[in-house]
Amino acid sequence: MTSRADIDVRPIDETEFADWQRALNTGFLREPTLFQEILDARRAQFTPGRSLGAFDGGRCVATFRSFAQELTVVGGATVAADAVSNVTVTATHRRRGLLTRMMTRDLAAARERGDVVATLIAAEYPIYGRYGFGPATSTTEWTIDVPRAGLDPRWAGPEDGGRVDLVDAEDVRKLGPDLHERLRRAQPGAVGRDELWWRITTGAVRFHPTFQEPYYVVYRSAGGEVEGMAAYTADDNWGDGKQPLNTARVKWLIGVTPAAERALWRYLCSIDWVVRVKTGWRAPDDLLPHFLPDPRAAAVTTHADWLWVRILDVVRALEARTYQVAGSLVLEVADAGGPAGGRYRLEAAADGTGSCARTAEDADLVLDVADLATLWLGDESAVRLAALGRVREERAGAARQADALLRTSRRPWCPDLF
Ligand SMILES: CC(=O)SCCNC(=O)CCNC(=O)[C@H](O)C(C)(C)COP(=O)(O)OP(=O)(O)OC[C@H]1O[C@@H](n2cnc3c(N)ncnc32)[C@H](O)[C@@H]1OP(=O)(O)O
Repeated sequence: MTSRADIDVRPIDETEFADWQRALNTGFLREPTLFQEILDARRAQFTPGRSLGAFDGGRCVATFRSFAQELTVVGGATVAADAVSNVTVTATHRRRGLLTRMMTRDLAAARERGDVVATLIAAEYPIYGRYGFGPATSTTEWTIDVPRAGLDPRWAGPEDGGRVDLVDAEDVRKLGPDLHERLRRAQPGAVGRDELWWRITTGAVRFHPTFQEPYYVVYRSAGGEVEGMAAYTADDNWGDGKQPLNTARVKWLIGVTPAAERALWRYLCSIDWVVRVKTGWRAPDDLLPHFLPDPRAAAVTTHADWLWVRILDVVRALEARTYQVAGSLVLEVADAGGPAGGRYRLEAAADGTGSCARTAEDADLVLDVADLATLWLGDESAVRLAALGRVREERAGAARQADALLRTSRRPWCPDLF
């Protein structure tokens, strides 16, 4: 077997893209065959210097890609994020440190560029904590048992003067980006989408060998403004006794007002033949169940961590967000060999803004950089982490105070998988 030192980890060039893509397919257990149309489409994501590969005897055996991303924080500002994706190590080369080599290289470059955080969606929970990432948002998927929802089987359209219309892929590409921009600027945990995202989701470019064209539906308010949009597919399932048993699967649903969300969910639950709606990955505190007369009809089928964050610059991360109450806290952050270690004083002013600086004062709370990421967007409680032994109080009551400062009335949510 090749020694570790002989395996070259480096940025790929464009001529190596096909080999890299084949390794990516293999690592993600997808068909290794490369279809020219898909390869050409995926080339659009190639950024020189940020697609890394590991090569053994001229064959690509590991892949890693990062790209520039904007992440919305509490209060609506955005920070520059190093988004990590396409991480694979071929089974023949696993557990020999290749991921560690690629990650170390990428995070050093991100720090050098001045990115505030790195982000990713973890395939498996145990992989990324060792690199300082912590789960910062969660997601929930519900399955709605439509006949139990208690909705009136007659007309189910909006009663607020708004309307719901089916539209085509081209309308989605035209109307979707502005709508999503409204959503993500107000939603802590959300990330930016580029034009390619809209082309992929509407099948204008093929990223996978199969693509089932969804139905697209738009909600407009009484004033005619586009406030919501959803994409869904349906299967063709009939039971005994000539009973329709169809399931609608929501690919994505964006609503910038509760009225839009309500109208879209009610529409999805009123399509004839559909007895089950799979909601896709939603915010853990989504309003959805309560749009149904019987919220128990929406049963949680998945609840899990979603966006993982690695804080690279504690001062800028804590200054970017806003705070619920005024107060101050000294945090001792452990980051073995990483850039974020040290003691910091966070001062939150009455207007919600925060300032942060390194300090030599006594610490109130001691925690790992991964746990700071878990608290940063307000999704987790410092009191809970203290009970788990992951946060240590050096001053009695500091964890409760951290919760008062950091937690938010609505939970952060990242609607995207990247
Ligand atoms: C953002 C994304 O793209 S998420 C997608 C991640 N990719 C996948 O899940 C595809 C399938 N899995 C893989 O390709 C690989 O197993 C990877 C990328 C997860 C790990 O790559 P490897 O090169 O094996 O990791 P590496 O050898 O650097 O491991 C570093 C440490 O993490 C541990 N580790 C790595 N993967 C896992 C895992 N899946 N579960 C538990 N521990 C893990 C290793 O045991 C090692 O621990 P140690 O330092 O205590 O010995």
